[in-house]
Amino acid sequence: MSRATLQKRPEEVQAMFDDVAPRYDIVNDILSLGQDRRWRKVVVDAVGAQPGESVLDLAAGTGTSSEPYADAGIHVVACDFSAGMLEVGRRRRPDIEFVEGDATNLPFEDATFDAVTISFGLRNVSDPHRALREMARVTKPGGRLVVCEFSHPSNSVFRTVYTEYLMKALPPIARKVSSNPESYVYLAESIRAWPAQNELAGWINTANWQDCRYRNLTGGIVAVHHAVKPHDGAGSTTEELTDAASPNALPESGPQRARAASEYLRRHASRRPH
Ligand SMILES: C[S@@+](CC[C@H](N)C(=O)[O-])C[C@H]1O[C@@H](n2cnc3c(N)ncnc32)[C@H](O)[C@@H]1O
Repeated sequence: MSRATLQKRPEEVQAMFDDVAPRYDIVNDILSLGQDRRWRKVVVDAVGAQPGESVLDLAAGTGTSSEPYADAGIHVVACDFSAGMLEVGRRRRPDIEFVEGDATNLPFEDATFDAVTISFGLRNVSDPHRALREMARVTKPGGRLVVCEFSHPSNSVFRTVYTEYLMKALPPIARKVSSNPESYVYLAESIRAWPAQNELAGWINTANWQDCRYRNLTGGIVAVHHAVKPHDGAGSTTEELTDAASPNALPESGPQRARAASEYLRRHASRRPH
């Protein structure tokens, strides 16, 4: 049984997902208490794919995150570097195009996709900055990025309870239901070490994306970040960040909050919410 460390060496991450592949989806459902279905729906809405568009679902694993697009008649490419996860995916959904590829060196031409999305994958990539730049490279100018990842609850009491769940309750449950319980120790550690919502938005804005906004789900256990690929190819680091759903992402008080709130209203008056 293999388990990755926080160094996230690609061969260790690959081997770990090869191991968990056969029971990956059922264990996910159990450990997230069924919340993952709701999170996935929010991601699909944020991507907002229209018929005729082409979507890349990166780190797609067994294709669970790709299915809703295929079901809606959207052309989706499910890309992952774990042969084990891809094998389960191809068996489950022979109608979906699965492609073996590394997020840090994508096997696609520039400007191929209208939207790129990655669910619970970026945290596992050895060089997430490079992966974000690669995602921008393969996206058409004006195209969208949606990143769904575990994050940090904004309420301190809830954060403490959740951290206890992650570090103490989750590993024994994983021992009962998973084929590779050690990998769930990695899951807990990698979630704790992952940057908070605003920091991740900063990473995205400096990786050739702009206008990054995020939305907290289940109190911030998960965050969904949305950004746009600029038409001139330049990223933006100047956008003030706002959260489409939760006022928790705004500064607590003062002129900064007022400015952020008016910026939020301006954006939402002119844009489709995600
Ligand atoms: C937790 S699974 C998520 C699968 C799917 N997106 C979902 O929502 O269920 C993470 C996936 O990321 C993949 N992954 C990690 N690093 C990768 C990389 N550098 N390139 C491609 N896939 C990667 C793993 O193989 C694994 O299938």
